[in-house]
Amino acid sequence: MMTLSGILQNMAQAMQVELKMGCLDTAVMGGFSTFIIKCAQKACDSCENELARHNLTVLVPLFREYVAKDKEERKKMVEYGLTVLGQVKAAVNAEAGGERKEKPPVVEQVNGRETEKPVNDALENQSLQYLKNIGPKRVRLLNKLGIYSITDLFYYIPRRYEDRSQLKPFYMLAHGETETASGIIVGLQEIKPRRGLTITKAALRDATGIGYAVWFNQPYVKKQLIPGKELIVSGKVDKKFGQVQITVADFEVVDDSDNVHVGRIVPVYSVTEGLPQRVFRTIMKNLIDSFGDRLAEPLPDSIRRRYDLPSINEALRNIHFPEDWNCIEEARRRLAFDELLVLQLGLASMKISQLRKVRGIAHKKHGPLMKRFMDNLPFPLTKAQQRVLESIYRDMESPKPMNRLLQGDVGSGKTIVSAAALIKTVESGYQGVLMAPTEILAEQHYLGLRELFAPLGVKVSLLTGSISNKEKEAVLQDISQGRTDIVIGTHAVIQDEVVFQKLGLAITDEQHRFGVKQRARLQQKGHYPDVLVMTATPIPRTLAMTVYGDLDVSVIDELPPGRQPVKTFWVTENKRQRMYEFIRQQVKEGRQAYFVCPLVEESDKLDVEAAVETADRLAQVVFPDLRIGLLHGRMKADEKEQVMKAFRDGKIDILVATTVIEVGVNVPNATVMVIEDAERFGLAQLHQLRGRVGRGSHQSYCILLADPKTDEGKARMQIMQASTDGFKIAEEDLKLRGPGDFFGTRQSGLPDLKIADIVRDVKILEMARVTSFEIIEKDPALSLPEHRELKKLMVEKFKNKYHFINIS
Ligand SMILES: Nc1ncnc2c1ncn2[C@@H]1O[C@H](COP(=O)(O)OP(=O)(O)OP(=O)(O)O)[C@@H](O)[C@H]1O
Repeated sequence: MMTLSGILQNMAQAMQVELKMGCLDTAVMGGFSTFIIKCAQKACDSCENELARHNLTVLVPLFREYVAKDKEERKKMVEYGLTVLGQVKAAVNAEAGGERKEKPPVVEQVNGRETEKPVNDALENQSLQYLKNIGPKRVRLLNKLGIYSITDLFYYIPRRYEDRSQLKPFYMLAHGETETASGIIVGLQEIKPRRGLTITKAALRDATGIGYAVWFNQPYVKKQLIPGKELIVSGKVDKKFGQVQITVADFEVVDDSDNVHVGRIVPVYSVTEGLPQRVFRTIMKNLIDSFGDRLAEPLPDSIRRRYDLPSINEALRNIHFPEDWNCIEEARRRLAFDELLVLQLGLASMKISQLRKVRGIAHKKHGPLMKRFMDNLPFPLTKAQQRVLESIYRDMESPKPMNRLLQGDVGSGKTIVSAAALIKTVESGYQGVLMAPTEILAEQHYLGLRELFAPLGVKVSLLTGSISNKEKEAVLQDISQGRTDIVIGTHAVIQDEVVFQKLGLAITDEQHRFGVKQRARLQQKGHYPDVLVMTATPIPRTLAMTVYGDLDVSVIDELPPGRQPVKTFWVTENKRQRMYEFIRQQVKEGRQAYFVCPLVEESDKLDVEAAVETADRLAQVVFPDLRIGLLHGRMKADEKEQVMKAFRDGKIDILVATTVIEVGVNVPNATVMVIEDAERFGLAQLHQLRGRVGRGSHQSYCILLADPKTDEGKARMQIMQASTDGFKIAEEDLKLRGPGDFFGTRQSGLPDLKIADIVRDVKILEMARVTSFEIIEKDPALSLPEHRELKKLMVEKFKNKYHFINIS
């Protein structure tokens, strides 16, 4: 077998031949580079010196690219290769002679100059196989966990930790608990009480006596259990007849090196079959020991100092092998900051580049149409509505495209704000579009806005999936020829066949029901129209910052005057009769009620059945004397509209409905909202449903019929009783359910967060947001050397996501 120095010698010779010959022809070049690569890989296998090995790995990608380059560049590559090889040889020789004084530098060539090379540059695309203990089989298993590179491995964060740092004497171990103890191996026994069962048992002695460690069906551990050596074991304790026995979950034979599996706080990873915890942990320990102090620092010093964050090397070391619990928290804080910063940087740079690049529509200052619209309003605007509108007008008058999120709690009066913005676009000679998530809501907006706009001569059209083909044809014609000023509709408005003559403003209501993609499609119906996104579901600030980081945010934080907070009662089944009496009383006083049926998860059909049944029962048994209506998603559009109209006109006393009424429905005379089996709904949804009442000046009530079995269910009912503040409720919801569920199955189109938790890490998120804007303002292309690593992380994170959120 060829020795390491022989391999290196061969490599050097090959390179020198190449240099001498100037440039070999193409056929030879392929073989030449393959030879160098093979040598480098072979040398890696037999090279003990970590740094020399690392330098060798630099040569592999270099020679992979070799063939593709021109003559001059190839020459430079070979010269550079020889330098690297020189470093490798020096390192190997120094080690062999036992006189190594200092680590050979890890080299890279930047613009023809050699510089100290941070490890993650050279290793990030490097095969995992170069690490100790990893062969092709383990590479495949690591790939299964989403680990493809050494960087991925560094950032594979433990799922949890176990404290195995407290070594107790045997006599203090508690029966039934998982504990850690240590002792000298004084005896070893293998027992086979029956076929298929092998028990390995080691007797351990500590200062207080003897304890036993047992392993079931792991005969191979025997080899490591050498009498006389100290062993640390961790596992479940059994105390019987004064004898202590530990069923070993993890163990370590103590030698001079650091403990990995016991005697410390140990990391526990999500692993996969074939790659046990111990093996994974050992791989990680080797990685950290070999390269854990040489990762390039992505954060500029000034930022690190400002927020008192540990270095990346320290953070990664501590997140995997912490000395104590405090350093885990510190490390997590640092890594969460990086993750959120990269996310915010991506969003900020998109936003800024969009603003710089694009010239949108500069709407005109107010004219007579706006004045007439304002004069005709049925009520004065609240201060919050005025403030929000000023921001919207400012954005619309500027040639930069508006990209604004309008948040307002249920019933806060967003519709009128959108109406004013639509009037502004019409007055400037453009068309406007408002996209709503449901037909009922689209129709309601259509009716409401038509009433406001008709006296002003502004033409409004409705476009939903269920209008007849003939009608649709006419509406499409009106839109494309500019006869219609405002289009209101469902997602039908983003179909290809809808062509605007001159779209100036695109509004989406209830954004979270649409994906980011739909928002983008709506915007593409014009040439950089202004965009307003309205959301009634209160989105906690933290989440809005993350999900809508590329939008400006306005909040209507005031309800119209005269509103009384909805009184909410959580009642159980035994109060049902009293509840019916209460509803009857309200109806007698001229009010109306909603009755929302239990949510039958995953089944629209069962949902409908439940509603039909409830309506029948109420009409025939409970309130035969009252007028009961029924509304559900499977009814035809015109049937739905008839029912809504009847309810709006006061011709129905009690409207039984599925959750189709959840968003936006506005009937101010309705004062009671009954929600059956309320525990099945999420908090945000309950708040939305409750928002259907309390929209007029009468005192309104929300009755939650629920018998929750879980603590979480009970907590939700209590929160609903205690608060009517949508933002507070949404924060609580996020805490209870976690952000994953907040958007349900809908994709937000943003990169996943692996370390940060946007509920827990609000403060870090804010820090990251401020910092990201500072960085982007100073260095929009992230081209300064201090931002080099950050840029790489950002590009990596957003690489497959750009098309989702880049709405330009
Ligand atoms: N400034 C105001 N003064 C009095 N009433 C108002 C004012 N603004 C809006 N309203 C009325 O308040 C009710 C709720 O308004 P709107 O439907 O716009 O709420 P919203 O913000 O869209 O709420 P949701 O998201 O729950 O549908 C409507 O009846 C509307 O006419």
